[in-house]
Amino acid sequence: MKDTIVLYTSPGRGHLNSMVELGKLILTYHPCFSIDIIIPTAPFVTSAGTDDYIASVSATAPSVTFHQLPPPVSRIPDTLRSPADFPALVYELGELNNPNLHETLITISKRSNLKAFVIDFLCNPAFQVSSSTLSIPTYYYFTTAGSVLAANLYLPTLHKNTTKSFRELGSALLNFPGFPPFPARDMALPMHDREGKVYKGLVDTGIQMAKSAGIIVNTFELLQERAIKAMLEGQCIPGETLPPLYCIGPVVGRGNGENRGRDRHECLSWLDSKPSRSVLFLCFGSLGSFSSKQLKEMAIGLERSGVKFLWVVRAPAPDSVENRSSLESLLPEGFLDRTKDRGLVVESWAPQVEVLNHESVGGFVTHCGWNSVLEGVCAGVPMLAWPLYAEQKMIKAVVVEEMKVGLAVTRSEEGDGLVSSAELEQRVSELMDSEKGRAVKERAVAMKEAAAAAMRDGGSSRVALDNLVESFKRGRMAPLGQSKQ
Ligand SMILES: O=c1ccn([C@@H]2O[C@H](COP(=O)(O)OP(=O)(O)O[C@H]3O[C@H](CO)[C@@H](O)[C@H](O)[C@H]3O)[C@@H](O)[C@H]2O)c(=O)[nH]1
Repeated sequence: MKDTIVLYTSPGRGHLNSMVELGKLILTYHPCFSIDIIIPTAPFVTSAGTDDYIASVSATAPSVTFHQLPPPVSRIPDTLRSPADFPALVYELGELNNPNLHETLITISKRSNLKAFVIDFLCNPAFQVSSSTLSIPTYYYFTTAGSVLAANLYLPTLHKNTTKSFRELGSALLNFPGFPPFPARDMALPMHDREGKVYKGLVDTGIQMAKSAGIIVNTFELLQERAIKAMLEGQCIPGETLPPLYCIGPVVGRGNGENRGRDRHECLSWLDSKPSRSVLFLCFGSLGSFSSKQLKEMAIGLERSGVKFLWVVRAPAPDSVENRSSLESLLPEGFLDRTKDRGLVVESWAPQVEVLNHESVGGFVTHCGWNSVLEGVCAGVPMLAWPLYAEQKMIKAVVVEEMKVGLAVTRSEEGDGLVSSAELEQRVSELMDSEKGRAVKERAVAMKEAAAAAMRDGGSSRVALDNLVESFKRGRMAPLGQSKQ
């Protein structure tokens, strides 16, 4: 029987991609394992292209097996059916999926030597099944920034030390170890309610991660030195010992074959015709979308800035009355025609990794999903941070203040909270053509080199990966301590 590592991903493309890349990374350097990836059923979540993605991974990586969990036996509450409730739904599903997860783990363990179970940190309820009930060494995979991990580990302490919710704390600054001072109101919205499912879920995640066999985080030492130091020095879980911490990143895709040869995406051919580092790429993750009013402001700002751009536009969210509009009608009249020589608008999805690594791309406007940020770092492309939801305002702070590989757009303080066309125009010009932009660009290139070095033989992330695999092989709780063994 083959030694098997089981990975349990959270719903959503950003999480699935990251987990698949983790599996592929383990297999690249340690092909003795097989990798089983369990995917929860996520009703009401549309994730375009996911089936094709899974099929292409299965075809190219035969040691990876996918298991789609059947729908949960218990009914999902009607209150969680709107996209706005997605974060709470993720936690609810985690609990509802536990019986099926339990069955699946038992089935896998009958036909393979199950050495370790790795859960996405958003699948926290699974810890009860794998660790407490089945006694499988259970690791957490933190798919977002190391600085956010430091904050999450500290959250149970913060919870004990205050009775106020983040909503009540408002503009008060939170002092998470390893994190720049951060206004409470900028914490992810679903975290604002102290009694809410998401807040309670993340407090519990902080508590359980500290009891796990190890925490794997998608970052590298040089990128987030301050946060990693804070965690290793025990500042994040006062009075307790941190389990081994494995900074094995950047774990990012290298793009895939669908964009080679005849099937090459049209936007890549369009980029071929543009000068080196001249194009601004705008893309907002797997879920990011804007109101038609915001889309129009963006279009005006881009047009006035005069830069070349490749813009991935997604129509407003499906629950909005605006979703019936065609893409063209969402943009200012004549915009596509007026900008056709220097701009390309792509609907919904572009091959982001290939685009970022194209010689013509010189800037990246991102929603600050962590995968996107790491992909930008690996391509050495400076960023303009435009956070939308989840922990993205935290990541923006990290990108701008700690990593120093990006600038940020500011929303208007009044009324609609939009990013105005004038603001976008100014920031874009700053990023693409100013002293400030040049400093950020140089830093981005330096971080690209540091990322490559971390992943090379003997680099910090490769050492961490080897230590992690040694711990997997032992197949029992790793001794408490740090990752360098
Ligand atoms: O047109 C597109 C849009 C996205 N992507 C890819 O999709 C992934 C998106 O991941 P990410 O940038 O992390 O965004 P989300 O999908 O929004 O990620 C979720 O998961 C992240 C990791 O936990 C969090 O940081 C985010 O806040 C959360 O929204 C990346 O690999 C992109 O390359 C494309 O290839 N083409």
